[in-house]
Amino acid sequence: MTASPYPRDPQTLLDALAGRLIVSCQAPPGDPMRDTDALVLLARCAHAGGAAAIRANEPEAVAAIRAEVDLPVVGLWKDGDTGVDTGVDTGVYITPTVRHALAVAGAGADVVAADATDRPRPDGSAFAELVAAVHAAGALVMADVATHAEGLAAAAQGADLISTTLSGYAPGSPRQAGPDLGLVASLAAAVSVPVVAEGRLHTPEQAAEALARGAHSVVVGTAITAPTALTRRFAEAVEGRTPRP
Ligand SMILES: CC(=O)N[C@H](C=O)[C@@H](O)[C@H](O)[C@H](O)COP(=O)(O)O
Repeated sequence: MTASPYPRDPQTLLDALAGRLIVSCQAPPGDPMRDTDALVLLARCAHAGGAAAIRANEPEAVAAIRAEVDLPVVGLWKDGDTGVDTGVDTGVYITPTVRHALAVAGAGADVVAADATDRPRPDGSAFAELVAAVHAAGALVMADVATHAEGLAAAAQGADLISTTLSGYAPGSPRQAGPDLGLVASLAAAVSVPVVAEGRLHTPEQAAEALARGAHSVVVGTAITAPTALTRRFAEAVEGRTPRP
């Protein structure tokens, strides 16, 4: 593992993300971009374009990006069926257990992103246990939530940032075509930790609007780093089919 070039002082890291863009460099299983070297290239492009941090999936990609790109890394480990395409609730899959979280921290992530919905975790752990383990490993925790109540609970359990990542992908949250800016605004007004806008931010204008609604930072993935999904949207539109959100 390469040592992080960033001070692990939490406030310094949070300040570096204030009002800034985090680019999610991920690819789903079976996608041609699901290749560590390709993901590193995406992260380098994000850095060159002005991103303040990279969000990356799986310890191998986290470690490679940490080694090659001079930016903080928000790491996660997706394990299990995401249900993103089917809309079926498949349970917790973003950094589902303490073991996954410690592996991501051990790979060099400055921040570990993990599911903080109110669904049961496969190892039976409480979210607060995951937070304590990650803090002991020297990293911060980004709580990926779907609802306002989950955001409040995650803040109370020690999360350092709350992200709207799972709105539209977990029970209790509406699947919208665009970002859940209502959740961003309601959480920003209710918690003292930074709130991150994430999920279906399709345009620069939506990203700027999220900051205006109180977000500390914005995470953009598909609109920047997913050529297969972007091509599919255009192909579906020109073929007269309804593009997926
Ligand atoms: C729901 C889920 O599993 N979200 C994942 C979280 O890491 C990623 O697949 C998303 O790409 C990321 O949240 C950014 O969102 P968007 O690609 O919409 O800009």
